[in-house]
Amino acid sequence: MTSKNKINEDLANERRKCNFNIEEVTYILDGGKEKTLQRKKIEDVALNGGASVDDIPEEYLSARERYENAIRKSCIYTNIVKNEVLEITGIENYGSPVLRRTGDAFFKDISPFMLHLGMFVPSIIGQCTAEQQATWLPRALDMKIIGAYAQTELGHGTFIRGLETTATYDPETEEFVLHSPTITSYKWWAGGLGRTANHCTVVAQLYTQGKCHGTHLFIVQIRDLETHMPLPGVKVGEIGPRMGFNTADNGFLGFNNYRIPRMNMMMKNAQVLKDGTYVKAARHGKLTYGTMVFVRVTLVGEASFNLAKAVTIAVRYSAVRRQSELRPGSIEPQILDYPTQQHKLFICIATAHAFQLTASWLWNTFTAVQAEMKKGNVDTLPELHALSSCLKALSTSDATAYIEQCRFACGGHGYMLSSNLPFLYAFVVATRTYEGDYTVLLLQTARFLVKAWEQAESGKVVTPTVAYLNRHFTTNGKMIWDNSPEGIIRVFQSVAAGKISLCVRSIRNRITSGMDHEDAWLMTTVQLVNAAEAHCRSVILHTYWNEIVRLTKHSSDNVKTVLNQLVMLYLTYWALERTGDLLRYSTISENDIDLLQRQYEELLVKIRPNAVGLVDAFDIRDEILQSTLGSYDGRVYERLMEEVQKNPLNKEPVDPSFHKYLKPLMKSKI
Ligand SMILES: CCCCC/C=C\C/C=C\C/C=C\C=C\C(=O)SCCNC(=O)CCNC(=O)[C@H](O)C(C)(C)COP(=O)(O)OP(=O)(O)OC[C@H]1O[C@@H](n2cnc3c(N)ncnc32)[C@H](O)[C@@H]1OP(=O)(O)O
Ligand SMILES: Cc1cc2nc3c(=O)[nH]c(=O)nc-3n(C[C@H](O)[C@H](O)[C@H](O)COP(=O)(O)OP(=O)(O)OC[C@H]3O[C@@H](n4cnc5c(N)ncnc54)[C@H](O)[C@@H]3O)c2cc1C
Repeated sequence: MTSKNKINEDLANERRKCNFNIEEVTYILDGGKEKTLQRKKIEDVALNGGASVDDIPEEYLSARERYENAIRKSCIYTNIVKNEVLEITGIENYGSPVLRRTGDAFFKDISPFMLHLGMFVPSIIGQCTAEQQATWLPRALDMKIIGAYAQTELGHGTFIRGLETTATYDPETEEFVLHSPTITSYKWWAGGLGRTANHCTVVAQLYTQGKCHGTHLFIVQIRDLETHMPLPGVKVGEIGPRMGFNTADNGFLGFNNYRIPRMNMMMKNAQVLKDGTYVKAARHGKLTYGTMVFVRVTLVGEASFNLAKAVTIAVRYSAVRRQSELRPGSIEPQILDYPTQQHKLFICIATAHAFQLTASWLWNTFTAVQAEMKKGNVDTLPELHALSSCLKALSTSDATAYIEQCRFACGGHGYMLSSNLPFLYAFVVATRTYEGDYTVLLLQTARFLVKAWEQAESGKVVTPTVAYLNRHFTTNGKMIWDNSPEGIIRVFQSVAAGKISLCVRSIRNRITSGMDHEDAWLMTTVQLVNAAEAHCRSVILHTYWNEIVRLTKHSSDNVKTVLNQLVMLYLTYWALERTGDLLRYSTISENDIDLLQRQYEELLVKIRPNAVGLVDAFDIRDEILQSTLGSYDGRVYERLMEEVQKNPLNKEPVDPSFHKYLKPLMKSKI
């Protein structure tokens, strides 16, 4: 073995200690052996060309060079996908999470094509008629047209009904006239819009026959397909440097009475006829928000995957890194041996599992609701909206906090861009805001919860994810504390029910004392966010536990044991995090809390020998991890030194600035 492929001895020892079958866990996380094998096949085909490697790491490039490099790599990757990967997986895998994640090997930051596949194509699939899809979809999938999703404006992101861009129908020419009447009506933020896209989905207020019908979606060509020049009446550009997403050319866009054909309105849910007659969406008023719901659902899996990357890096590094001494003269321990380090990291492993299993469950719920809607039944949409809103909010918020925790766990080296942890953080922290801000989405869930509470109060049976509310009205007093998984979940549901109940009481009291409903709601929003968070926690705990029980039924004993330890760690961690709530809404005692603490510390000890095995089970290839600290071989220090050689500042022994500025300064007199 050369030193280049030698595995770090500490890491090798960790792998010898691991007592469970790693592949078995990988299969569970991927959703089955076949899925793992297909993922590996895709990765082999897509990554074996080594196209991902940049001679100069992208962080050393100027803004222009970075963008051009990102486009170059996006084209290489797209060609590999079109010509090689889809050959074996089929076209239906074009937008699959596996391909999105494999693409991470090509970009530390973001591909400028991400929004094309992430939102432009889904908006065509979800919002266009079959006839419109036949016109647009093949061209979009073949990259003959490249799109963005332009909804947010300079003045409005959250409040979609407040968007100002107008689309006014002209029956004379059978066209819509797009216009940006104010500076705040300029589209702002859309990924891929600034330099890359030649088309985009535009969300605008629809006017026809002198009446406004609210926001609708339109497909708009913004650049010439040959010259890429913006078309007359279109003003488009890049919005400038950001915390992350710097290769995504997020853009601005304005229209000056710009005309598009009538059939460019996405007409699956509402139509404008040739004469200008508006035909209303028959089934549900919010179906035009469907692309956002789809992306929110996929973001739970994204949160899990990016957290899995961060904790893989941090756990492997913590096995390699030795620091301090426990007793005078003793060998320095691996930092992974410190219980405080285990406390930082094992919850991240468990959370990645919890989110991955919840993401799969949510995806199944989403497809079931879609199937119902195809049959004309929209009854399950409110529950899906409430679920996808809170799960998106919590998974992205927790993943952000835990990725930062992984970075802290890597000390100074975690601050290096080459660790990849700062990029992961900058990417994931944005997910807390985009596709619906954290607070705003939890308040959407709260609306649903208050309604469900009122239904349960009046004796009606409520939908499955809030069924615990029915129990709330049949049991008296605090929930009996019970330290079993089911018991902890029941108590978390009681906490949620108790908090929703307090919100309802606050709103009612405020109304009784003279406030109107809007003000009473507004004054209660701090509590409402808190209640929605508690509800969502209970959903995640419940789903994670149920899925582990279901998926490990036929697993080997050691896999069952280690996955059980992790889910117990998760339940215990959150019980300890929320002792205030448990004291308020259950019969838990001081003694029970002491027991929980002990149980938690014992779980850290039990999981410790399998920690590296558990992150290996995420099975994330080095090319995708892109980290000096987290590679499979653990050559941390060698990789940090190799990376230094790529630093353009080290190319010459003396920097030109020495002669230009430093030397004159040194020679000058005070
Ligand atoms: C290929 C793989 C891809 C992987 C993915 C990887 C990466 C991610 C891809 C892209 C990310 C990068 C870019 C991000 C893009 C964006 O950010 S696009 C812009 C997203 N913008 C938002 O999310 C805006 C958030 N705001 C809203 O959603 C709404 O304005 C809000 C819901 C807050 C309020 O809407 P409003 O019309 O004012 O409604 P009300 O609050 O009055 O509610 C009325 C009733 O309607 C119900 N409702 C609201 N939304 C929905 C919905 N989506 N579905 C179903 N029902 C909905 C609401 O609950 C109310 O019902 P009740 O009256 O209470 O019964
Ligand atoms: C990296 C990135 C990529 C993006 N990509 C796209 C894209 O491709 N296409 C696109 O259309 N958009 C995109 N966006 C925009 C994104 O969807 C919005 O920024 C997001 O929905 C939040 O809206 P906002 O910026 O208007 O925030 P605001 O709504 O102004 O929020 C500011 C603060 O006000 C609070 N607030 C707002 N309303 C309420 C309320 N009703 N109750 C209580 N609190 C409230 C929020 O909680 C927040 O704290 C992107 C954003 C980012 C950061």
